[in-house]
Amino acid sequence: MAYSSISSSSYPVRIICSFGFGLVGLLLVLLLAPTLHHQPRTFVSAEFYSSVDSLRQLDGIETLLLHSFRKYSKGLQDEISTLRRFMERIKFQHKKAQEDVEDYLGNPINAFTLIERMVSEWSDVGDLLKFEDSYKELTDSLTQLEENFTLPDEKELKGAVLGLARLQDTYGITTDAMANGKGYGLPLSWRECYELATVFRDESRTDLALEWLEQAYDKLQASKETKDVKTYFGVQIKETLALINQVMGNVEKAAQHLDDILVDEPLHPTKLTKKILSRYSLETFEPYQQSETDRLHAQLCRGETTKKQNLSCYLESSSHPFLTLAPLQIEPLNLDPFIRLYHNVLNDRQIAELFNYAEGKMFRSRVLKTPGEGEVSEIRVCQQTWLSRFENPVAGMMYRLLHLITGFNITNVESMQLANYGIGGLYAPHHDFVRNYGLSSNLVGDRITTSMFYLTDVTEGGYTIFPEVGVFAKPTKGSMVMWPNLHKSLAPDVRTLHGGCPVLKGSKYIANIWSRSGFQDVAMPCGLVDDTFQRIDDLPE
Ligand SMILES: O=C(O)CCC(=O)C(=O)O
Ligand SMILES: [Fe+2]
Repeated sequence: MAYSSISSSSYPVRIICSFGFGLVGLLLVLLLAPTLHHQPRTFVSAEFYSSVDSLRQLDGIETLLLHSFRKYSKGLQDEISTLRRFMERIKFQHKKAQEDVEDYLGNPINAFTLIERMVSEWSDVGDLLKFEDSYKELTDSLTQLEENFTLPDEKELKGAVLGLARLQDTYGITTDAMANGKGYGLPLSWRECYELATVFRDESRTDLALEWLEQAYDKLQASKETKDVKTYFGVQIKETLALINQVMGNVEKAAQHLDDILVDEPLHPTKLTKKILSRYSLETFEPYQQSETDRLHAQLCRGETTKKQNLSCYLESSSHPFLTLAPLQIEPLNLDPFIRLYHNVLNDRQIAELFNYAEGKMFRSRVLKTPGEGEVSEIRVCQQTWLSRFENPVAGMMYRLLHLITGFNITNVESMQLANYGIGGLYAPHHDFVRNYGLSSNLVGDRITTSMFYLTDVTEGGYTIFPEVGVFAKPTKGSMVMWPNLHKSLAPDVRTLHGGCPVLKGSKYIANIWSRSGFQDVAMPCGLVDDTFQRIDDLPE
């Protein structure tokens, strides 16, 4: 077989790229308007995988692609029918001619039709079938689409794949379950498994790369692909399997994969690869191993508490007269530091209003790298926007609620941060205090408390975990989790380490409000108390 005849870039997944995307302006407006209109929330974003809402936008784009290709394929089918009819007609004439060629051609009508076909019909067959027209219409559409939208690229694909790896690692989802739709979405195609494996190989996750390659190979063999495609990609998969096994020190397995190739393709250059591999011992690669810390985080993310607590829920109405009518429903999670959940503090209408506000304003979250300077990082994969309490009545109400609960002076409180997590989106364990990193606002002091409102129920995953104290909070729409980040002396409290676990199913929305420590004397009747037993140089950087 000619190996050069199928390049991976000419095969289905890549086909779309080679066309160049686009959509005729009018078609775009006509099609996109209804598609997007039905979306409850559409966030304009140059990145898709970090938020569920921007993925919805991508889904709209895929609907357009489907429409264009359906039209193209309908056009092709019509043209193929025309071609078939044309061939049938000629076949019939030929059959007649075969019976007695002399007699057939002796008939001037038959002679004319033959000449006519030669001069006109056959030479016009391209025009007649208009293959080019449908193809041109399709490529025009795709070019328009590309001009009007930012589409995902390889970097995005990598982000989404690494998100899946986080889900596998955190929730112990086997490659078999994920690849074959056992509980997690639809079964994946051989090509998708192969794409996943390629990213894992490039990211040194050889353990996952091997498992996904095995899946890709089995699915490819069981697929309806042509024999050529099966052989070509089968060889590629086997070669990759061999190389990875070799670097992992599994020399015999590597040789076995190469032998498998030679069964189907005895002349394949793999013979040479085998010789080379047997002669050189490659430097072996340390396989990936989950660290003890990651194991503890994953355990909490799965809802396995590491600390036995005997805490009960209670109602609180004494801190403000308003609460007599609507007492706070408090669920303590940990006493020192005091981490607690306030249930039912926001209703659906208020939450819908926050979503309305956020529409079109979300951007990829960053983490602080140097004082005042943020960077995009895989430790925080989500999108966010800011909302001031003066901009929106619901935000104003949330700040008043905060004042009511904590007694804090809300003039020294940051703007609210709305955040949304997408596929495997997470915020790895971190502290909210910022110390010498400083914050780019004119508020005073460090982040004394975090008040985090859950704006959605997350179907699976997305817990907020506190690994130092061994507890977690499950996101529940309308509730708020609150904790102090500082000791009573205002020194950072390292025990408040916390993180947002990867979302396994559903969408996770939160709203954060950080109160700052300056001007909070009224809320701290005992003043500053030295309850810190840690040395300042023990604090994390
Ligand atoms: O998403 C979560 O549960 C935690 C988010 C968080 O810690 C933050 O935004 O600072
Ligand atoms: Fe945080």
